[in-house]
Amino acid sequence: MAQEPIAVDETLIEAVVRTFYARIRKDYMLGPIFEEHIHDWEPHLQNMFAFWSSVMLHTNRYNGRPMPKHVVLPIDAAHFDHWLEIFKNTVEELCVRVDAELFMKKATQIAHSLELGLAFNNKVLLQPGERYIRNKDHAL
Ligand code: HEM
Repeated sequence: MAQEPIAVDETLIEAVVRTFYARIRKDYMLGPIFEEHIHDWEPHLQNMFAFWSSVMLHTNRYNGRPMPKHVVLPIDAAHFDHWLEIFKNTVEELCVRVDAELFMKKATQIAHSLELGLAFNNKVLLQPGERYIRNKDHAL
């Protein structure tokens, strides 16, 4: 029988965020980048609850600016793909399918816009469908 959708709420968002960042912190590729920038994790997690609450529930609880925080990081398409893979595994484990799909749709859109901004900040104007890959034909 098909799974029934359940409404996303703050409790589910908190579980997704806590599980996701626990995995990120242990990840070989992304863990060191986060640990270098985040020294006190609880405020970051609280900020991420507010962010996902605003994205998924339109609560306006988040009023930060993610772009400047990301354009300075040593990341490219491979990091975004890996971030999305860990996020996908997390939401597929914790949410019913429709909710997992909605989380993924939003995460994929935001990751894409962060990648465009990151490329632009590194003087690369990505064409539609093009990915930002460092050390290929783009300068670091
Ligand atoms: C390669 C992928 C990513 C890496 C390595 C990364 C890394 C980071 C780091 C290190 C911070 C903390 C920055 C600081 O406080 O100095 C941060 C903040 C944040 N990230 Fe990411 N991130 C990635 C992708 C994403 C994606 C895909 C999203 C959204 C779907 C996202 C949303 C945010 C938000 C909302 C903040 C908080 C910004 C603020 O209000 O200060 N990140 N990220």
